[in-house]
Amino acid sequence: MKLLTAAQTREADAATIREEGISSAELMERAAFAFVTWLQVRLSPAADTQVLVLCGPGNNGGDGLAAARLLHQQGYLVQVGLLPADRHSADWEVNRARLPAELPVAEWQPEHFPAISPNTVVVDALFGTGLSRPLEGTAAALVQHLNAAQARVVSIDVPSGLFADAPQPVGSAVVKARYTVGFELPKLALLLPQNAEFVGRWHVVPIGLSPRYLADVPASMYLADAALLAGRLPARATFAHKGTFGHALLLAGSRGKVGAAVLAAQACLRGGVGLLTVSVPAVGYAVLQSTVPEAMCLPDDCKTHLTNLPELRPYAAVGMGPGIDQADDTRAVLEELLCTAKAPLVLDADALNLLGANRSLLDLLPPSTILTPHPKEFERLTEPAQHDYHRLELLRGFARHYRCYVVLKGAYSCLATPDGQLYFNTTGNPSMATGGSGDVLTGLLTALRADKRLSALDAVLIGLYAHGRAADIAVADTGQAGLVAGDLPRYIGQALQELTTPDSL
Ligand SMILES: NC(=O)C1=CN([C@@H]2O[C@H](COP(=O)(O)OP(=O)(O)OC[C@H]3O[C@@H](n4cnc5c(N)ncnc54)[C@H](OP(=O)(O)O)[C@@H]3O)[C@@H](O)[C@H]2O)[C@H](O)CC1
Ligand SMILES: [K+]
Repeated sequence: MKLLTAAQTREADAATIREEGISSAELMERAAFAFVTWLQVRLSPAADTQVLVLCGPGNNGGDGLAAARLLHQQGYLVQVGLLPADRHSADWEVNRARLPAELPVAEWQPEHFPAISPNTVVVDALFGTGLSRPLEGTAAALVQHLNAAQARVVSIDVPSGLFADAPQPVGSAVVKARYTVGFELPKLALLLPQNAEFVGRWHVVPIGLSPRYLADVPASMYLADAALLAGRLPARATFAHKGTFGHALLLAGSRGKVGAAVLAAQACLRGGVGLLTVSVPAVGYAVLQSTVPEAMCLPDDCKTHLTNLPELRPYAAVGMGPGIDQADDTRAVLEELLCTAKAPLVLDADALNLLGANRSLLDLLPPSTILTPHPKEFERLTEPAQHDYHRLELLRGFARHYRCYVVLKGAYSCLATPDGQLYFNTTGNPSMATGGSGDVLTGLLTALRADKRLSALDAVLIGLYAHGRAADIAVADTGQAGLVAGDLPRYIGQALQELTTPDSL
């Protein structure tokens, strides 16, 4: 699914209206109906629920007015509060005129905003994608009044005061919603950590925007959801053998962090690799052989950390980083790997920290290498980001410059590709914020890179999706607090199966 800018969303509206020969008010009615349908499923029975709809002067306010009418028709106790304004959009006027006379409507003056009971459900329809500057004056005061009320707020399209696809100055007035319900496609703002306190949980409801426009519009940002990835993992052929799926090498572990090697190895095997060899410091040999018997193990000469790069010829992909620490001889192993590897590489954790501490190594990165930093690791590779949008630009620039695939890990992990596209992963949950889940990702990505049937892009997207999906499936058994990284590998196969090409004509 593409992510559109606010300007492209307006074009999508216009294309839909043109192609279907409908009026803009009809499209607004569709949007309001979709919103109300979503809301009704979550509201208590009509008689018990007070709904306050706060409407701004544009089409977001128009959506609110239409939603107020529809909720009133369903029997909810609805009131409308209008933000004073000099002018209103045409469809706002249409929907203002359609409000039934018995539905209470008041213009909310800044001198005495009415109290908002915490029991009220507030529909925030003050501003949407047409926000052109940060809120101030009466609008900002109303947002602050609303946020102080601690009512349950559902924002239409975007929390009012939040730009849909650009940063707003720190401290701007923005509605803090419990839910945000957008139309057709999510806006970038909903995916960024800095906006989490405003967006709450978000949902997107379909309103039938022009399929032709959505297919043709150029985009550089995508949601990597099941629809985008379904069927992209080829099914296994009847006569496939272990050579078909590649032989992977993992360079992992150091004294006290052999577990990282174990987790990466388990995930690599569950990711479907044909053969796996793990190079660990001598201290990890017995541990690895006994916990992951399916893997071959190459013990390093050194007891505590990696000091030797194995002969690379047998391997279809190499992963390095989990638990390796940052000793100087390990840095030398990394440097030799970068200089000599012909197979695709996956670099994580201390391999990234070594790159950050020795930036000249970055110029040795083979094209299409996969790097999986979390924001702190990424900062060590680049510079501190001023905000999330800046971080995304740094990410895009880094991936372009080094011709690499870079995954910024977190909620909605973002992959930047060498040609400057951004893909936001849609799976996963907060249970993954636990030590070792990154090691699992490294192992899984190394397995998928060893599979020659997959492009680099598909390998990363499938790996990210399956990693998060494994956690989504696992929490049903473990609960969020109870999940440990070691639980994830055993759900990877199930997650991958969901993306496998169906066996049909
Ligand atoms: N496909 C869809 O997503 C659909 C979306 N719909 C809804 O339409 C809005 C976008 O509507 P639009 O009228 O473009 O914009 P807004 O309602 O957000 O606001 C525009 C008005 O607000 C004024 N404005 C802007 N910023 C400020 C500010 N900081 N302070 C005060 N006033 C402000 C603006 O005035 P200008 O001076 O900037 O001209 C406008 O008067 C979208 O979000 C959806 O909710 C459709 O209903 C259908 C499909
Ligand atoms: K809004």
